[in-house]
Amino acid sequence: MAFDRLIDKIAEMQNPTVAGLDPKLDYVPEFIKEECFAKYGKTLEGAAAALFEFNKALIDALYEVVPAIKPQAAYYEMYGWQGVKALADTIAYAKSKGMFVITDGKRNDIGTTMEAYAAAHLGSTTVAGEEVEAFGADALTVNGYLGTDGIKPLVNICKSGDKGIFVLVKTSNPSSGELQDKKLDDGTTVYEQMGKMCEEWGTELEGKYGYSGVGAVVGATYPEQLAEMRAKCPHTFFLVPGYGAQGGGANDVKNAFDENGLGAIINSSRGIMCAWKKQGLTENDFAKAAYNEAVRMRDEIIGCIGKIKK
Ligand SMILES: O=c1ccn([C@@H]2O[C@H](COP(=O)(O)O)[C@@H](O)[C@H]2O)c(=O)[nH]1
Repeated sequence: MAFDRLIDKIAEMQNPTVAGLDPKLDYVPEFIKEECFAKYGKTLEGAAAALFEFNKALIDALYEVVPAIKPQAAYYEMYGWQGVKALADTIAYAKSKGMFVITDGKRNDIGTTMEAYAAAHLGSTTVAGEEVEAFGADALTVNGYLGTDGIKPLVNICKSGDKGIFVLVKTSNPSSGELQDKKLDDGTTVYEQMGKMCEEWGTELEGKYGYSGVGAVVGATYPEQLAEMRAKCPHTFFLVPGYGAQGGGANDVKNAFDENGLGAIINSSRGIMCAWKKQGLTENDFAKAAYNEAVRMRDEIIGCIGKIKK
């Protein structure tokens, strides 16, 4: 199971965190942009080259201490196909460094279209009889609100291809409660029901640590709901965004973990990418600052949850 591989890396590094790579051009230091614009012009190609150089430097700084990256597809798509190529190149580079890759795409559609998304991001595409990997991430974020037929194609690929998915359950944004906190007829909330569906979808995918290949996204900005869902979804591995830039801290995320310190991975994107701004460094030292912040985040969380045991 893909999340067994992720858990092994988390335990080996004693670090249950993932670095989000959401590289808006504004975050990329001037010296990288100048170099790329000189080579490719002030074009989408130049912008995408700058994103990739930025990501490469971050990955080089982080791969020995952070087990995973989470590129958010939107920040690549905004730079056209050139940006999407930078996403593919970033995934390949992170994998070459042994990192686990979670593409944050939040895909959702009817079953047949989900088959295409599953092939694109996690599986392979058939070209003239040959199987070719398109993006090749280890896991993908998805929206489960279209129901089982939208999720099944992904579950099938997770089973055959050692991949995982994270289904949106309780998102970190301020208005997530407008729909997700609504009570259903049986008195449970919509997010609780979605968590229950994750447990059901994951039954055929249980890994050696008790967590299935169907994970859930639960935000650090809702610590009570994190604790509630940890108790109600014992086989569902959590991806927890909202730490750092959105205000979540180690105390807010500690309830995402089980008694062995397993069961969750905490994301920080802007907090790591833009760490130099808070460390009194210049943007030229962005990679060093990202490393410092990743280590600080790891130590803060481990300080709260204790040693991770398998
Ligand atoms: O509920 C959710 C689901 C996804 N995200 C994504 O995580 C990162 C958070 O970035 P920060 O800079 O650390 O705030 C970003 O890619 C979001 O799209 C989320 O925040 N909340």
